[in-house]
Amino acid sequence: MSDSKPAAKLTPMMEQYFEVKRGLPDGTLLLFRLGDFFELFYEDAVIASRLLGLTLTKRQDYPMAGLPYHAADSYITKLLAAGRKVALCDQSGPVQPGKLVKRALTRILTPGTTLAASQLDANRNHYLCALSHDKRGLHAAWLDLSTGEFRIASDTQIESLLPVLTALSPAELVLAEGIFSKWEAESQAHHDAGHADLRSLYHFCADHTRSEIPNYHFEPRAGAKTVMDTLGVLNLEGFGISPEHSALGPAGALLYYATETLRARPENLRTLKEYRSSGTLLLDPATLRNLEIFSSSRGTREGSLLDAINRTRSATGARLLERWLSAPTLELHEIHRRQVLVGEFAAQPSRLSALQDSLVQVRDIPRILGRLQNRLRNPRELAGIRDTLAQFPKIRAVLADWNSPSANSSSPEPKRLAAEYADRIAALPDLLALLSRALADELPGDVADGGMIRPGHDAELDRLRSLTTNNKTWLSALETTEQQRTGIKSLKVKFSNNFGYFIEVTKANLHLVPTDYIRRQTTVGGERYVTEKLREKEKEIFTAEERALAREQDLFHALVSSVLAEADALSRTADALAELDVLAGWAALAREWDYTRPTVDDSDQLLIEEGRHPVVEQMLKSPQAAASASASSSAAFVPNDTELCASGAQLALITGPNMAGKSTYIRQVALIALLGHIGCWVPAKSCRIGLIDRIFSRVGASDDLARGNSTFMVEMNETANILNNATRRSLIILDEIGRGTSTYDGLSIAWAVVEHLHSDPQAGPRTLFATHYQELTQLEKHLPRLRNLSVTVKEWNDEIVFVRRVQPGAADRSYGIQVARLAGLPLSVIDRAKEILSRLESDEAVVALPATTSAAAPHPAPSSPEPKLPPKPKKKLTVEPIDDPQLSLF
Ligand SMILES: Nc1ncnc2c1ncn2[C@@H]1O[C@H](COP(=O)(O)OP(=O)(O)OP(=O)(O)O)[C@@H](O)[C@H]1O
Repeated sequence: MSDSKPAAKLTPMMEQYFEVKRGLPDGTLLLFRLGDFFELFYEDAVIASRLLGLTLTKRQDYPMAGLPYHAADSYITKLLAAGRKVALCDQSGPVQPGKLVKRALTRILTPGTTLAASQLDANRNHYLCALSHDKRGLHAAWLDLSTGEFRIASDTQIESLLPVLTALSPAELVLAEGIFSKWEAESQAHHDAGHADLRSLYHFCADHTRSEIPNYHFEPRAGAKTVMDTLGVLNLEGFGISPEHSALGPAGALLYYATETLRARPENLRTLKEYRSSGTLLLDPATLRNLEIFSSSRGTREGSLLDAINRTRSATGARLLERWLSAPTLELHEIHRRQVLVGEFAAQPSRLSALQDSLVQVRDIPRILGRLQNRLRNPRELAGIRDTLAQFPKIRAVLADWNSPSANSSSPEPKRLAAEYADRIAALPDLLALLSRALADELPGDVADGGMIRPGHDAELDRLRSLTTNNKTWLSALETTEQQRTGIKSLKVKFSNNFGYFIEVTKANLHLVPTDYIRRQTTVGGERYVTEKLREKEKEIFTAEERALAREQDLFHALVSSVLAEADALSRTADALAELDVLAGWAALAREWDYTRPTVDDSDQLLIEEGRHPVVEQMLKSPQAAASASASSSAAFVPNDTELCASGAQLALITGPNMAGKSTYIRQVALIALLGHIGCWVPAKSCRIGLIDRIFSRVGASDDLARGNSTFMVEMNETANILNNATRRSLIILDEIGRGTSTYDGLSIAWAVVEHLHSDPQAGPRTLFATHYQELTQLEKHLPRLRNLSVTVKEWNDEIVFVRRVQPGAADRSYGIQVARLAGLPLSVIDRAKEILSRLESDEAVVALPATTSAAAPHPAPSSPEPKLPPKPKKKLTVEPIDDPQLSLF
């Protein structure tokens, strides 16, 4: 069934429907307002009934499905979550009997442009992102319409821009028509390393909801003009952006798309900022995933780094934390500023908790403003502004207080950064007074319902309301008066939506009805009447109600204007509060988990004394972990030291038994380094971090079968990316490189990777390399910047006890069989494995098959009943330096 207009003659209403439908982008579901319902027709009805479980009905001969107007929000949320676009066509004129109601398209909701609170995760940013790619590189613009944050970026290297875009996790991408298929075709046609960037770009797009618009909307000059018009500026110099910036193309496309969907220009955009990859620590997509930065490997927030360091009390704070974590800064000044604030907050715990208690009361100002500015006006949100404003004086006071002596010190305190924040919190007492005076205690969810203005705020409104009240009093008195006048005891004055007010008389009393009663309707039990006076009063009531509602709506819009007049001050305050929230949260975290302030500088060091894994440490202390901990296992996290230096101890090779803690250790180093760059304190006794440009990781086995990549292929892709892009300023963590293939191939690859990372004679990326290939430990003697580390275990009666201590030197063996026993492998298998191992370790070249196995074997190999052992690499591998700078394997 297509949505094209059917041949049969249409009703005027359906003509109206098709007129709107024709103007919509393909695939948009049209919700068409009919009275108390939004209706969907034709194909839309079929799709919506399937996605929402709505009943599919028929109107004439076409399908139709409806959803109640008042519950539309939750249905729309589901449609957006299913990646659908939804157009709302509402009634725009009065409903008059017998006449076609005027209707207009009010907005198109798409996953990236929705503004309603119910359709947004309060704690997450919600980006719409446009991309283009040409010979100058990748160009991107992203916009959170709900808060007004708007950025552009351009980079010659796709790989430098893609990390931040992945971290932003846009809700929707806007692309030029046909470009996605082009990228798809190119990335499928070329499997070589030269096209790796384009393949990543294609995969990134494939993972997100996409919308395509004509290519000409991406034209940079037109884009610059659209941006200037939308921001209301004559040039972009004030934002430090060249009018030739290539990302102005996608920026213009974004604004075009946003305007189309909102059916109006976005009104809450004030600035445009440029993002520069060179100013941030880049975390490529694999690293974000491997280090479980934003979500755990199970896909949940719980278990992620973000969750472990989030102590924010407001949604704006939570979103800022996410932004800081997606683009950790390389500006030392900014890092130090945040660290100092964390220290100041942590030093005064009672003031800290007073500050945090006030922050809980702070509502989501940027999103409320975004909705008010973009015509989504809910009375309850003005109350949100009012309640937030009420917190401002308290917050200012507690911040200003930071300069006065704290409880445990009598000496005058130096000027604190925290106190300077007091001036960034707007006062706005007049606005607070106005909202407190004007808004009713109980507020409706919809302006159309009325009842949002408090009595006493406006004399005219009070007068109109009293008219209604007086007339209603007259009405209730009417029943008694008429009962007395007519002698009909059962006479009632009633109201119905269809007839308005009327007098009801039962059949038995009809003979008592006076002559001035005008009969309106006969019912089963009697008759309904009106009188001239009743009609008059009814009219007065309706007019007064209508006028009161209109007056109230005018007053409400005036309140909105008063709030919007202060939008800049409110936004600036909201920014300051979000920062305070993140930093105060980190101070609380630092106190709770004993974090320390790291020294972040531009050295090439990474020194950590007694470092801990921020997530595992908290998990081990969680009530669930305590409940499941066996008597022998200790719940405390064992801290470990790290010493890396690009020009000194550059490469740490970590060996040790399975389960010993190698992966945990190398991840903890990367996470501590990352925390250092966002300005957070770190879980360690002391720490020094020389700025890092990128963190790379290759850990764990994950496959990508859906995209036709095997586990080994993913591993090698990630390794290739590291080797091609790491610099002397990078940090690399590698976990068991080469594990996904045969022992020799794997060992050879791991070996060559180590050599490559160490190939620069002066310095190389700081690297932690965890491996089970004991052979690699010999490299320490020949590669001057390589250090062997091992994670210790204690052996006791053929059992092992994990000590979790990382110490210098190589591990002697891997205890795999003991760990397998801990994992519950049958004892017979364990015993047999030990037997095979002892053969492998001896000089025997044959392993005897047990009698049962060979006897039971259906087709024993006649010529060779006992398998030959493979040649043992272990004893034959030695490393010998030769003149060649590379090393050889003999
Ligand atoms: N420092 C530590 N303190 C306390 N517990 C730890 C520590 N390090 C690791 N663990 C615990 O030990 C478990 C195993 O650690 P991890 O996965 O790092 O071992 P591994 O050496 O990488 O093992 P494999 O070689 O088998 O991959 C972790 O799940 C963690 O709970």
